[in-house]
Amino acid sequence: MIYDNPRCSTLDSERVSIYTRFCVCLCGSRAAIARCRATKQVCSLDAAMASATKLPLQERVPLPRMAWKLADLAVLSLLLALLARRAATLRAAGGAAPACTWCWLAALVCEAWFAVVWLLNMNAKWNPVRFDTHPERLAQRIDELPAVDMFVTTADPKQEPPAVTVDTVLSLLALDYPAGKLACYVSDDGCSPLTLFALREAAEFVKLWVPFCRKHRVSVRAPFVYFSSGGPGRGGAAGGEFQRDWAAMKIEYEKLASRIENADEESLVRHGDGEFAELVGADRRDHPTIIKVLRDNGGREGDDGTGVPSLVYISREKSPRHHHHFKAGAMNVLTRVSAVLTNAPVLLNVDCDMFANNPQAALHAMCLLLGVDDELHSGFAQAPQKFHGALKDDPFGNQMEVIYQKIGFGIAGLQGIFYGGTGCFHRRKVIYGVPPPESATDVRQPTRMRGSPSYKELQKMFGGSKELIESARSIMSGEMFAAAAPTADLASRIDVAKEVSSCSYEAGTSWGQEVGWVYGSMTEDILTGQRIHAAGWMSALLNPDPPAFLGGAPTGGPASLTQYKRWATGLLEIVFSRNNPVLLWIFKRLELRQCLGYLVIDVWPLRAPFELCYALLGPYCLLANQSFLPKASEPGFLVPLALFLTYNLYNLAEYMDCRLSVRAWWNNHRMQRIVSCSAWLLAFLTVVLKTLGLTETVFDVTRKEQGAAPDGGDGGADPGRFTFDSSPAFVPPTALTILAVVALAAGAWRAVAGAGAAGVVGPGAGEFVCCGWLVLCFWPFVRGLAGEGSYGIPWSVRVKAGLLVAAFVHFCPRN
Ligand SMILES: O=c1ccn([C@@H]2O[C@H](COP(=O)(O)OP(=O)(O)O[C@H]3O[C@H](CO)[C@@H](O)[C@H](O)[C@H]3O)[C@@H](O)[C@H]2O)c(=O)[nH]1
Ligand SMILES: [Mn+2]
Repeated sequence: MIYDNPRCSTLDSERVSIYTRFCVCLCGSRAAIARCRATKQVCSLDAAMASATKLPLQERVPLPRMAWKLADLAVLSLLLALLARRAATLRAAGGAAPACTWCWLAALVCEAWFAVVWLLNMNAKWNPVRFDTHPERLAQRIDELPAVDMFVTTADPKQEPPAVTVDTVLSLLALDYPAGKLACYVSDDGCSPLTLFALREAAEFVKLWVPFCRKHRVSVRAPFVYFSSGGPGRGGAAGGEFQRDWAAMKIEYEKLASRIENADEESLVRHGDGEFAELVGADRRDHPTIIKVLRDNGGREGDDGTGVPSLVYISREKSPRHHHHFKAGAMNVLTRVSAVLTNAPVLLNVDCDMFANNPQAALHAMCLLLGVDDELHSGFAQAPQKFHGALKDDPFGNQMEVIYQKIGFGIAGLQGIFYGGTGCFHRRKVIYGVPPPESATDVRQPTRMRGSPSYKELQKMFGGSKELIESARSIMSGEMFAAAAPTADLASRIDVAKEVSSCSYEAGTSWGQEVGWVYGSMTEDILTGQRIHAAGWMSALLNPDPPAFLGGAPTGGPASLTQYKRWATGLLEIVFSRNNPVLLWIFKRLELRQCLGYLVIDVWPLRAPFELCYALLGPYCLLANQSFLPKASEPGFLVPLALFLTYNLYNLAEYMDCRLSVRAWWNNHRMQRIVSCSAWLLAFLTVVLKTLGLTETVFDVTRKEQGAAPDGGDGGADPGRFTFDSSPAFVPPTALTILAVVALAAGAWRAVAGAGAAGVVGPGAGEFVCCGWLVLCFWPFVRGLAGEGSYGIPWSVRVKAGLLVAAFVHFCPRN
């Protein structure tokens, strides 16, 4: 990468020293540098250093999209034409409509809603930008780089195997960044001795792994991924030494993996010299805080850049008398514990299955956080969620590639990309609720946040711990570059760390409101990001090549729908709360277009009732011998026809533009229809019930698989095929499938038998196409009705769906 220009051969002594420090820190040993110098391949870094002070660390590049804007407008005009015609027809018909008036009215309402959704999307995509980052230009500022506290959350050793978490942790510990400035904190809501054991083993293994990665400049530093992606041909300096090191490392890794795999709780109690005793048999919903310092770096870089960052394990206190706020609660404990231990000004957080895929991820992020004249622009730097070993053609529609490339880059051009819960670098002071500099006098900011708060105010915000208040004070007044002084001995602060992680610590403070991750939604990431943007901060999109982080996407029907349901539930909780984006726009500093951008996803669950209603119109008309669309013979028919074609072509073109297949487009299109009437619909009902005080919402953790080829989550042989279980989410789509088939049959019979008043009132081509399209979209359910095992729809679901269809058919008027 940086040693790529053979034209350059001389270095003056000062440059050599900077350059050497940089390489030692980032790339490997002094021997490696000697090699670089011997081969004279040093120029682009050299040149970059010479003018490093002048060159920007990042560039914000607007992306042209003229043709797309025209296409956006074309679809919009067709939508408006459809609405206008419909309104005109309804008016002309007056009270005595020949057609089914309420069908037309319902269609009008739904289509108006679709137009609103289209407008929201247009706004989000209108002005996309890309951020280019230049980490090599940080070379002169290595000593100034801020420390980074890295957070990993895990919650359940069964759904999230410790081996997966360990892989993620190792990839973070081996990042190209000064080791003394990194500390990794793992939160274990599962309070699992197996997770602790795995991390303890990893803390030993990392002593070999980090020097190996630095020495050979390994490209992917999650060992499982690295060793399962081929032989030693990849990612290292050439030569026999590398081959030998690689083979030795692989054996060490396999030993580690088998120790983790074979560990069981009983043997841990027997052999764990008491260390695991606190965890074994502990009730994960009721236990005191457990904190273990697994490695203490002590701020040392180590000789030749081989230092290894600190690693701390935390299982926060739990008690049935307190609400734990799921991941947001865990993040807040991590924030406080790290504050009293290392207090880094930058926080990185990843889910336990999201390994660092680009060893320079942190350096790229620093370009975004530091490379701005005005820190207002870099409240946080978020990498898009991308997936490792993802199934071909995205059969479950959850890889979000197009959403990120179109909406993600688009929003990045407004106030900035949304916080996505993982792969994000935050400034600690932003998390603490500090507003951006120029708004310090803004009346819309809470008084406590303006100027420098007093001790009493800090106590009210951050809680009673003196150490925490002191650390928060230094962060809130500090400059980014001023790295916090490392604590000499982490183990000596354990008592303070335990104090700030107790269940009752947050009572009466601002944690979960104005400070830290915000409570009140299952989708805490969007909610927390909204609060940061509403304070006036902007955010940056971290999109280096190769991608900064990779994680796992759930596979199989049940896991995918569960995840969608949780997101949708959380989003609707946001819409119904005082933190909804419209209120944040009116009363805080959320920009209007950013507010509309947030609405694109916040309204996901609200789309369910409209889409369900529209989907029912086709079958209803076929059964009741009615129509809700113009006849094929009428000129008005051209409008919905053109809209149908243009809209689908537009979407297909987006997939092509992102270099995805036609199949991927179709899979996503139909998954959206399925998700809408299952996960989103259920989320809608759940939140309505919650609002009425009838239920509680819970965070169902997504199952993670280790390895590149997930097995479908249900042990099936065909990982891309839709699987089912008896969850209520499957009832509405099953019912819709059966209904569409029944309606098509009834409509065809009537057409053939010539029953009903031909032509004038009854259904035409439009209604048939709608029903046929529905069957195509729900094809996985048609197969599910014929399938067996996990590929078949369980009988309980079929019976419920059948009853719903019977009721619908029964209440359809017969004409
Ligand atoms: O009580 C809990 C529940 C979850 N988690 C952790 O939260 C993370 C995300 O959970 P996961 O089941 O993987 O959810 P996903 O749907 O894959 O995650 C997306 O959606 C979540 C919001 O719903 C965000 O928090 C995540 O960052 C985002 O990646 C995982 O590391 C969990 O271990 C906890 O720490 N405590
Ligand atoms: Mn996840």
